[in-house]
Amino acid sequence: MSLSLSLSQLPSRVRLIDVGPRDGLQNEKTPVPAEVKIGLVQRLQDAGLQEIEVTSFVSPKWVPQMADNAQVMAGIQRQPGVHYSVLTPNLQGYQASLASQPDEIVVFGAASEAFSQKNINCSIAESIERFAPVVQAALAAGIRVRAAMSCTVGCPYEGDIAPERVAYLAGLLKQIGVQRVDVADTIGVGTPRKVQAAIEATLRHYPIDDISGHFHDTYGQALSNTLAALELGVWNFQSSVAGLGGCPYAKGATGNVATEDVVYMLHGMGIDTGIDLDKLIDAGSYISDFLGRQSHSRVAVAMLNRRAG
Ligand SMILES: CC(C)(COP(=O)([O-])OP(=O)([O-])OC[C@H]1O[C@@H](n2cnc3c(N)ncnc32)[C@H](O)[C@@H]1OP(=O)([O-])[O-])[C@@H](O)C(=O)NCCC(=O)NCCSC(=O)C[C@@](C)(O)CC(=O)[O-]
Repeated sequence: MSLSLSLSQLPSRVRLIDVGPRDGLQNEKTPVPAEVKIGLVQRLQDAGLQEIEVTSFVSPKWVPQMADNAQVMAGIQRQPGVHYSVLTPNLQGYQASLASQPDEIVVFGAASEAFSQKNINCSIAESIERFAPVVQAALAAGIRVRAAMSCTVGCPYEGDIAPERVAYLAGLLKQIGVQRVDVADTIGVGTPRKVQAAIEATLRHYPIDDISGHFHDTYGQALSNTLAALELGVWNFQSSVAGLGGCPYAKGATGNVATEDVVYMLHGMGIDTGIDLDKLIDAGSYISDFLGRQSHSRVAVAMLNRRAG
């Protein structure tokens, strides 16, 4: 197949879910005040993000940075057309989230047994038992349900993860009624063909429209993996403004691919995102300034240098 033919088959539009306020900030050592998180959500929606993962209703002993979940959800100024999601690992978290009226809840499992134990303190089979009543309750309440599948390519404790294990998890999630799934490369070890294999495994149970890519950039592969996923027809991706983040239970893993970098690549390829890159860069500067460090987005750094120059 010629390159021009394969590019012409890429999706013409991509939907990005910015996970910066949740995945991005959950691992920060110093507390980030609720009003700063609220300010970040505001700037992301002003930039045109239509889906924002705001916070998680998890144990504050496990992830102290998300202890202000209800306060953040209460403080955001909701904009019509924007969907706000939250992580809920169990019924306790789901029930706690209800007052915040999330548009979507996210259960989070792993293709790796060891990661499941470290992250949510139970086996994969037990996690499905915990998720099932959450999914049932959310669907009955008219709340959308997504699942994150961690370690679909590699695991910090088990090493390489075979696509069959991704297919197994995706099948279990489908059985309990989860509507769409994220194929996550939690520690960023994936390369294009491996990520494609994980997506193909997921395709055994979910259609392409219900699969999103969630690629951490630890090894600098996330944009290549995004392109590899696009080649398969994936058009939903998670990314994190300023490349914030990392999972507290995946030591050494850095943030998600920076939203700015994904938007720059997509716009350069003529793929629409509905996002204003300049405003997105301002959102990234806002949180990077608060954290007192340079953005991890190469595009943001380059464009800010150009603005200054
Ligand atoms: C899942 C649990 C709660 C199990 O934790 P557990 O200790 O097994 O839970 P438990 O049911 O035995 O309860 C123990 C205590 O936790 C409390 N508890 C129980 N549930 C909740 C809740 N929902 N909210 C608040 N508190 C809760 C419960 O009330 C009790 O409190 P105590 O009586 O000791 O005072 C725990 O392991 C946990 O909170 N884990 C969080 C892990 C996490 O947030 N990880 C990061 C998100 S995942 C991620 O980043 C990856 C992703 C999604 O981005 C994709 C990727 O890149 O891979």
